[in-house]
Amino acid sequence: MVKVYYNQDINSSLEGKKVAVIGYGSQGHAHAQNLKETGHDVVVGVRRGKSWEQAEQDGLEVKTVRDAAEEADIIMVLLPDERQTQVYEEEIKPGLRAGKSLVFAHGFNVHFNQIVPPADVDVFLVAPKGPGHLVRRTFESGAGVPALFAVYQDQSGHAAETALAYAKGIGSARAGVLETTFKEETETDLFGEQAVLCGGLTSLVKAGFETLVEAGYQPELAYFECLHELKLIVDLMYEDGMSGMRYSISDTAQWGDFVSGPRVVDADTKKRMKDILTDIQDGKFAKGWLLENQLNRPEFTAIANRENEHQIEKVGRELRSMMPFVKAGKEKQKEVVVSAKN
Ligand SMILES: NC(=O)C1=CN([C@@H]2O[C@H](COP(=O)(O)OP(=O)(O)OC[C@H]3O[C@@H](n4cnc5c(N)ncnc54)[C@H](OP(=O)(O)O)[C@@H]3O)[C@@H](O)[C@H]2O)C=CC1
Ligand SMILES: CC[C@](O)(C(C)=O)C(=O)O
Ligand SMILES: [Mg+2]
Ligand SMILES: [Mg+2]
Repeated sequence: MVKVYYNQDINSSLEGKKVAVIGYGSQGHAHAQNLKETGHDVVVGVRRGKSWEQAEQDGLEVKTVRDAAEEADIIMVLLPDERQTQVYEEEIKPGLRAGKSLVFAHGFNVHFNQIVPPADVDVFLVAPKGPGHLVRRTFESGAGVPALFAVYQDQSGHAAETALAYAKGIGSARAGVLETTFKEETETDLFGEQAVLCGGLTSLVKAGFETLVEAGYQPELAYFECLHELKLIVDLMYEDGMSGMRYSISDTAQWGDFVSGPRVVDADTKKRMKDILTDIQDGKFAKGWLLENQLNRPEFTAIANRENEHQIEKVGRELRSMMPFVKAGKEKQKEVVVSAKN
């Protein structure tokens, strides 16, 4: 079995090093706060505005991207992928002197040659396998989100140790950290989010919801059946795998799972998944996404607006407003602080 690193396997540290977390969004706020709470010297690099104010409110040292990159030894780039190249060229590169580490949470820009780092720095990635808000929330509850690390350039001879220490610092080594390459991380992450975790899932949920509503069933019921309950089912899979989930459901449901699941996701679906993977591997997806951004995102914006107005979203907003515990859960988890070693 592949080596999975846990806290007790990682002896390297970031002691004496300053970490600049560039960006304070989903991943940025989690990395910066987790690292600070595990005793690291952190500066957040952002532009003036909402993120700047939030990071200051959270008690972090905040500077411009250029100043943060200038003074840090380790520069973690947590800006949206499509914005990274410009900010890197204009504000990070000037401070990226020999011996520093340039770090990413996704290999997109390095793998697709949008950012070409100088030869005299370490370049690696630490990519949590989960949304940033959960990287923070699980950390606060004493747990963690697994992560991948990969070394692209090892100028110092210690890039892997630094990457592992960073992963430990954000709490990921509580859950498991494994080594990969920039190519493998980039391609599998894009595939996972498109085919399964985000694209596959939202399309599956919408198709189920629409099938019921078009057949005359109540939209509220269809929402509970196809979206709300999904979390409860996935929680069981998260805790105990597919068999653990199947243990908890009725045998009727399990038989339906066995005979009808493959009718929904069949060999044709898998064939289309392979096509999606090919578009990722040969760069077609990346090219399209970068072009969409150069054009100021016309299609992205149109689809996002349409999706937001889908009946499942409208019904969901209403139903969730009557379930304050669904949102409160986010806050509540913070109270369940179990002691865990960092
Ligand atoms: N989202 C996730 O959970 C995951 C993301 N990743 C990777 O992590 C990286 C960060 O993604 P994510 O956290 O989603 O990013 P976000 O979209 O959440 O990042 C937003 C942050 O970037 C700042 N920002 C945007 N443009 C600029 C700019 N021109 N100059 C300065 N700051 C800017 C924003 O500041 P402002 O408020 O001023 O706009 C904000 O602080 C990506 O590489 C992504 O692929 C990896 C794993 C999971
Ligand atoms: C699943 C989407 C993701 O890859 C993630 C949260 O891991 C992302 O890019 O946001
Ligand atoms: Mg991901
Ligand atoms: Mg991703």
